[in-house]
Amino acid sequence: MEALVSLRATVPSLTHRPNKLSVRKSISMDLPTRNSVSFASSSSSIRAQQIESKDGSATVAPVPVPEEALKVKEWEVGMFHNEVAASQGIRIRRRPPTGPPLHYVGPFEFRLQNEGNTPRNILEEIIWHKDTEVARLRERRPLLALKKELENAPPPRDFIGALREANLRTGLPGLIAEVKKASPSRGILREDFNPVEIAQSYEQGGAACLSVLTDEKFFKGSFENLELIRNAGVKCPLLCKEFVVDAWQIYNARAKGADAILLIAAVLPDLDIKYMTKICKMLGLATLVEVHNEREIDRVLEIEGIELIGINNRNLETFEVDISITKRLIEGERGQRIRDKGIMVVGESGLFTPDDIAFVQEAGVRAVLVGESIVKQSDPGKGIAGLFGKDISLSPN
Ligand SMILES: O=P(O)(O)OC[C@@H](O)[C@@H](O)c1c[nH]c2ccccc12
Repeated sequence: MEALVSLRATVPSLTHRPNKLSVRKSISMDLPTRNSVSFASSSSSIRAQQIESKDGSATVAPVPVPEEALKVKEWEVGMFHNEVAASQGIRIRRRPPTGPPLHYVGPFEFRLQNEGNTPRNILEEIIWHKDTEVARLRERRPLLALKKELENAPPPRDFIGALREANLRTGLPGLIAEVKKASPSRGILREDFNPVEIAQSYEQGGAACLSVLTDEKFFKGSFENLELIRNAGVKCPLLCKEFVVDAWQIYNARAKGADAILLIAAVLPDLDIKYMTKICKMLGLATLVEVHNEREIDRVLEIEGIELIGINNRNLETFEVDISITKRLIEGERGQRIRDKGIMVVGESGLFTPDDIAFVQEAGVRAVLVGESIVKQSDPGKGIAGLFGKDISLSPN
């Protein structure tokens, strides 16, 4: 598996997605078998092929690979992605394993539900949709054009600094208040949804930062909302709440005025998190790396340069919410490691009452991410005082 990781490191598939059509074409030209491994190098391309000798022993012989097969190699790296991810305990597959069916064989009732292209859970469905959505958007606005747009983007603001300051000022966890219209688990949260009014109300109510959902299909959010809020003069730094599967989305978020972005460890293998965190640093964006279990947080703690970890109390595969997950993941030795590294922890989801806030604060978080309980209030800013059990605005009356 080491070899797979280093192979992936040499092929930036995050920025060079295989074009599905060219892949199909090239597959018919030269389809490597699953027991052959391709290596990319700048000067030559060699495939190690298993050859059975007469006595049955297998030897590995290098054979040159024709030009067209390079496209297949990208496709193979796509396959490796799932394998590398699986080795890190990630169950979410980046795209349907066999692609959309080209034709159907036999009557519908004989097609098996999970043979191939049915997502196993809602998170996987979101990711598969996001993958094709981003591919389409990238075609319309290639990375090069997007990089140009960055020059006109409003300057990034200090997301983590704002949380720290609020925590010091109030003695309570710094609040990231979420501008959230709907979710797959809770349906529509608020009918009369004016993103700018909600954002301004949150700011007045004492939120340190805001989280703006930008996914349209599943959360009824948009990048337009993010831009509107940024351009309305809201001073709270903004987290772009997206399902990031491609570095292109990070550039896009920055171009639209985001100050931070979410990376989900249940979706992204270590190498992607490392690579994307570097890009974020380069662009001045903070990263909130989200975890939900011990394995994910341990993976993230091994990655250099992580400053902000979010513990999602909601399992994105089943929607189950349990706020004791925050406590479980940061107690004992792990908590010590987090403190030693100076990482700030954000408690996310399912927080409704002052007792909930006190519970996660006691566990060790210095920030919280809250949507439902405050966005549903007729005055979301006042909802913050209800959530914390006291007025935390800058000018309490
Ligand atoms: O509305 P809640 O339960 O307060 O949760 C807010 C936030 O934590 C949740 O929206 C969230 C956390 N991680 C996510 C990842 C994607 C989409 C949404 C989320």
